[in-house]
This record gives sequence, C-alpha cells and structure tokens, in this order.
Amino acid sequence: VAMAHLVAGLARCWCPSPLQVINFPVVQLHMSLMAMRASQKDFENAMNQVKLLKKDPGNEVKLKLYALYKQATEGPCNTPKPGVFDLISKAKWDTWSALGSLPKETARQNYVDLVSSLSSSSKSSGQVEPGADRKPPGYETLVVTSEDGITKIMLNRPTKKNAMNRQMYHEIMLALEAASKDDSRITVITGNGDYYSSGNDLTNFTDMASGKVEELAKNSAILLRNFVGCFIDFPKPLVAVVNGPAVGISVTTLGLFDAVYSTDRATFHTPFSHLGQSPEGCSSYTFPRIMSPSKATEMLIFGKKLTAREACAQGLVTEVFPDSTFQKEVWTRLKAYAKLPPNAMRISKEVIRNKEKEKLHAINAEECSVLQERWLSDECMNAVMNFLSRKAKL
Ligand SMILES: CCCC/C=C/CC(=O)SCCNC(=O)CCNC(=O)[C@H](O)C(C)(C)COP(=O)(O)OP(=O)(O)OC[C@H]1O[C@@H](n2cnc3c(N)ncnc32)[C@H](O)[C@@H]1OP(=O)(O)O
Repeated sequence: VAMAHLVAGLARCWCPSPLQVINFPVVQLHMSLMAMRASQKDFENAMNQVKLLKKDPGNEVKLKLYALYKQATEGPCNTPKPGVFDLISKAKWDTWSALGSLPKETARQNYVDLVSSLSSSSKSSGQVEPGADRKPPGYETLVVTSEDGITKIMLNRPTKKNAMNRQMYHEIMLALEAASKDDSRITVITGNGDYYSSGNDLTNFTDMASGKVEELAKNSAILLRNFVGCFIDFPKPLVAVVNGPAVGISVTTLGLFDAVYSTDRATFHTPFSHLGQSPEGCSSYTFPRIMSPSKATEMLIFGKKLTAREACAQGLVTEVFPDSTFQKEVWTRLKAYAKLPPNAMRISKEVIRNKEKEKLHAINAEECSVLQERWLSDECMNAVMNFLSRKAKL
C-alpha cells in the first residue's frame, strides 16, 4: 500500500510535463549556481538535455537524477529524515542519503553519464544533426536485461576481454544502483565472450604518463572506492556467473558476492605484484577469511593463478560446472532461486552481511589510498608500459 501511494505521489509530482523534476525550485537555484562556473559546463549541458527528453524516464530514474543533483551541488545528505508518511520526501531523502559520502565531482560525473545514457535511448528533439553518429541506446559497455526475477548485468567489451575502462566502472555502478531498486530478486554479473573480465583496463593508466599524475591517481582512487562501495552496499543477492578467466578487480570483488558459479574453463588471477600494485576490492580482508591466510597470500602477493576447481576448493567459488552445460545449469538454478520470497532473501543477506559493512568500507578506503601511491610508483608505471608496448602479458 505504501508503495502504491509512493508511486502515485511521484507520478502526481513529477510526471505531467516532460520531466517536471527539473522544475524543482531547489534545482533551478542550483542551475543558476552551476551556470556561474565554467568548469561545470558538462553538468549544465546535462541539465538542459534533461529538458529535451521526450520519453519520461520513470520515477526511479528521476529520483536518481534528483539525488545526484543534490549530492553534486550540496554534498552528502544531512537534512533530517522526513516522516514515514511523507512518502515522496522520504523517497527523495532515501535516494540522496544512499549516495553516502560520494564526492561532489563523482556525483556530477554520474549525473552527466546518466543523462547521456537517457538521451541516447530517448531521442531528444532537434538535437541530433542529420547524419551524425548516434550512440546505441542504453549502456555502452554493458548489456543489462531483466527477466524471470533476475537482472543480468553483462560486461560487454569482448574484444578487450571485458577489461574495465572508466566508462564501464561508471556504468556498473549505475546498473547496480538501478538493479537494487527494480523489482528483480537476484542480480547477476557475467561477461560476454570468452572472458569474464581481464580486470582493470590498463589504458586507464595511459594518462598517468602525461602530466597531472597525482590528480589522476587521486581520481582513480575515488572511482575505485565508489565502485567497490557499491558492491559492499548492494542489498539483494548478488551472483557472479563466471563464464571464463577472471583477472584483477574482477576476481577480488568476488569476495563481496553472495554466490559465485564458474565454468571449469575459468581461472582466477590477481597479479598485483607483477603490476607493481596492491590488493583491492576488500580482498586484503575477505580473501584470508574465505580461504586460508597462506593461500590468500599466494594469490594476492605472489599472483598464483587458480583453476576454477582450486578456487572452489578454497571457497572463493561456490560451484564449478562443465563448460558445455554451464549456462544451462546455472540459469536453471538461478531461475528457481528467483522464485524464493524476495524479502526473506534480502533480510537474510542483511543479517549475514551488515555486521561487516562498516569494516569493509574502512578496508576499501585503506586499500584505495595505498593503491593511489602505488599507481605513482616506477614499478607500476613500468608494468603498464610493458603491457601497452606488448612486451608483457600475464
Ligand atoms: C581505476 C580503478 C583501478 C582498479 C585496479 C584494478 C587492478 C587490476 O584489475 S589488475 C589486472 C589488470 N589486468 C591485466 O593486467 C590483464 C592484461 N591483459 C593480458 O595480460 C592479456 O590481454 C590476457 C591474458 C588477459 C589475454 O591475453 P590474450 O592473448 O588471450 O588476448 P589479447 O590479445 O592480449 O587481448 C585482446 C585485446 O584485449 C586487450 N586487453 C585485454 N586485457 C586488457 C586490459 N586489462 N587492459 C587493456 N587492454 C586489454 C588487449 O590489449 C587486446 O587488444 P588489441 O586487440 O587492441 O591488441
């Protein structure tokens, strides 16, 4: 009943004309503040783009836009929580508050990214020049689908072994945020092609070689911290369907999933020392607890590559399937799990995970700050340059 009121309330408040959300007085105030600062030009353009959207993006997205707006302009939510019966204000407060300590610049970037993904899926009037390249609708680096109670987030850069570039980090965060609020019961991350993911896209570091390295390292640490934070806070059962080899951050974050199903063709590899880097994804904490401390050390310090069966024996992988029947068996199982009562699953996850959340956020912050220094080291720069000049592969 409360949800029905909320939906009706949001519809009354935000749906009538194209995107009434931008008519909020507070937002208009922020628009004029934004206009005063040239460095926020993209943000301002995005605000204008929102007005031109023909298709209503729905209440969930409008709430997200509102929250990112507030975060980008005012910072973390510190206003008193509205009463339970003030459903609309509470929904807005909850969405803003859920952004936690997301930095203003990241919120601004996420706002711009979100508007850009909306613009490409909803043709804006008179804005696209004839013959100009049009972006495919929706995400650029992911394919996100939702059916049978399961939202599937598929990493989609198969020709790059699903290496995670900055765009992909942002899109995964957006997709997780949307999945946490949609009506699916389980969320799955998987890869398109023969790899699950080859980890961080090493070209993310190419800019490091050209000036302002400290700033780039700092921004990368912020991006990584927010990215991993989304996994720590994800409220529904999160399942990895590991369709092939996994490297680096795509392995470390597995410790934050609720189940990991793997093809027997997959391998699990965290070559941080080879790359002059150090563990992330909370693996410095989760891995010694999931597997024995010395096995974790072998992976995280010495870069030992595990087969799927070894990873399963160590507890990192829940179950391994023959590659020939992998997809069929895993999806049959997941569809059955998705029929379980959603609130029970969500609450059970809360009971299992909540005790650790604060600790995990602290570990994440520490790992990112250590990495920020590592990325500036000769060891790291040389390793990246060797890969990019094709002198080194894993
Ligand atoms: C900002 C947040 C930072 C978070 C930090 C996270 C840490 C990590 O994730 S560390 C792990 C980083 N990953 C790697 O070091 C993997 C590097 N890749 C490889 O060693 C090999 O590509 C491979 C063993 C994964 C696959 O080898 P294979 O011979 O089968 O295929 P390739 O021809 O090498 O790859 C095809 C194509 O894809 C490009 N590519 C693959 N992985 C990456 C990557 N991680 N970054 C950038 N590009 C990658 C590769 O260059 C090829 O591209 P071209 O076809 O254009 O040459």
